[in-house]
Amino acid sequence: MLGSTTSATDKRAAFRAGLASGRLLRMPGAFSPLVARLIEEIGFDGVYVSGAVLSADLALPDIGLTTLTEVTSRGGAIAGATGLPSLLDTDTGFGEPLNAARTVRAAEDAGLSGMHLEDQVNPKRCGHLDGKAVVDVQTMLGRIRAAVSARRDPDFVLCARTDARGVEGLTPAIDRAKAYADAGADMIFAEALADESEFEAFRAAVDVPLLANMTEFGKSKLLSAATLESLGFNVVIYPVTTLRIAMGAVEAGLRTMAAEGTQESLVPQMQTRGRLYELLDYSAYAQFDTAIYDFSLTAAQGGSSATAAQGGSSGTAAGDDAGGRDEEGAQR
Ligand SMILES: C[C@](O)(C(=O)O)[C@H](CC(=O)O)C(=O)O
Ligand SMILES: [Mg+2]
Repeated sequence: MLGSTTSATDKRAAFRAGLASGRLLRMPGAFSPLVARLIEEIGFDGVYVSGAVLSADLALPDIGLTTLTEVTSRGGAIAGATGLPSLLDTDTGFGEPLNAARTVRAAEDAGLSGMHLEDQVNPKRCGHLDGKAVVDVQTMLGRIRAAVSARRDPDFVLCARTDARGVEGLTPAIDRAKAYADAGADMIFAEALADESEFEAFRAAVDVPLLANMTEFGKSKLLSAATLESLGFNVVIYPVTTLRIAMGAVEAGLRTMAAEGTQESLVPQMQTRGRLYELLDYSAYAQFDTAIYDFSLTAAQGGSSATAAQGGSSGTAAGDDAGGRDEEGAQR
């Protein structure tokens, strides 16, 4: 309850150990803290916090409009909900090298286990779109060196992303990756590689852990976890997948409701109240301090319902008080 009990230090150590294990760490994107909890429960290795999702959630395109404060605050809320390590997308580091340095401090303070910085120019855009541009190598090395020197926890993972594959080609992208690793990047995110042969070429040339981005509707072929592991990749992110699944379901559901005048036909597809409360660990809160949090869990609706006394339904003193307030509210 009240978020994860695993410390940020322990999560970072686990992330480091995972990167050294030779296994592929699977990190789906969480569009909310609650989704991070589901990712953990289902047995994934980590949580990705996507800039594209963070922007989309604010109904904004992914063109560098979000701020350091917005990104680290949402990233921290997501990281805090899970015992898994979380990797944060910090775009270009929000400005000059000094801003990248401050970003590292903020991400550490927010409890993240690592972050990635990319070599795009500002304003950045989705790495799978045409028309993006990259800064020169020296400028990116400045961002990386600033980030490395600002880090306080040596286990906090600094990942450098290169967008050069789609701009300058595969070989310049590999050369950049090598230079970024030499400047202190712990991991390389090779953006928008086309297929197995390109992933293979990166692996052959770069000595540090590598991250693969399996985003849908993009430029990369969707490779399975088994394939990526056999190619020697260390991390795979599915950055926007949970948002796309959810938004697909929300749109279809809203259309059905609009057409049918009721949500009744959708109920079987919904997460039940009971399942939601289980994910939230509702019963632990009820037990924590019964004097303050007077919840009564009931078996209503096939065991999938719990009722809060504050709603006025338990008949306890707290419930009666809440009921009284409701009545007064109604009279006014
Ligand atoms: C990984 C990424 O940076 C993100 O913000 O999630 C995006 C994902 C996407 O837009 O599909 C990117 O690849 O640029
Ligand atoms: Mg991004």
